[in-house]
Amino acid sequence: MKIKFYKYQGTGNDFVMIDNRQNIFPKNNTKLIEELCDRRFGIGADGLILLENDNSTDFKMVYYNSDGNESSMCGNGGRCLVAFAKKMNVINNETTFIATDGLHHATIFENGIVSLQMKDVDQVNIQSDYVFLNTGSPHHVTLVNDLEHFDVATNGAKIRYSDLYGKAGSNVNFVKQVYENHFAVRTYERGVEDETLSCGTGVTAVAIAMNAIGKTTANTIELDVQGGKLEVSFEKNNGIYSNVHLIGPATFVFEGEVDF
Ligand SMILES: N[C@@H](CCC[C@H](N)C(=O)O)C(=O)O
Repeated sequence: MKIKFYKYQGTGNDFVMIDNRQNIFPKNNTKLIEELCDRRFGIGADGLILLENDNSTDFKMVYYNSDGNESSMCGNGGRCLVAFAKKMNVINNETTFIATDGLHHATIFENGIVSLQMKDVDQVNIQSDYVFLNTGSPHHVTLVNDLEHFDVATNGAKIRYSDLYGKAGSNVNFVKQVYENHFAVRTYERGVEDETLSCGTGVTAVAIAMNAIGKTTANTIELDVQGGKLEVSFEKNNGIYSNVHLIGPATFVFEGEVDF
């Protein structure tokens, strides 16, 4: 069987996109998804995303990590899927879609930048040496001294597989403050089981965590990731973070056809 795919990336977090509005994709074939995401034997990506029909919104997002398993929300993937939905003529420049963590509104600006509204955050677990919160996916956030030379893969895996997070695990973000409203972030992603060049729910978690522990009073925060720059903005009322937006590029890379 032949299936058409489209490759996208958002600050280096890359995805295989498939238009599954006709229900053609074998969704339970974990091995196939893993193979399509494989960087040597497949197309190569951090994840695979299906664009599906939804009765009450513009479309549905179904997200799989590169290990082949369906997972929770992907912020960069959501932004790329919005760009893909526009390419497929499903939407124009404004959309509302459904993902595993609920409704998302998004806007595509004239320069191609995509702003994606993320879920509200009402629980931020602040510990002495880390912060844990869920921005659609679970995130451990910790400040480190030498981010440039930090071994993200080894230290991220240690925390991801620690007793702290049990079988479900967590994504792990290592952070350095650059200026009052500006942070550098490197992320270990569960389901990829390695450092990725960027993580959208991860930088969203970092922006909120840094505000929650008083490292910044800003509500528009710049984030440098390995694959580029992102921005996160939010409102904070009585400890609840709402109107959270993840803003950055979402770029089409190439398209092709796979035979399986
Ligand atoms: N890259 C994503 C996060 C994808 C989900 C994550 N790997 C998980 O399983 O929790 C993003 O941009 O948010």
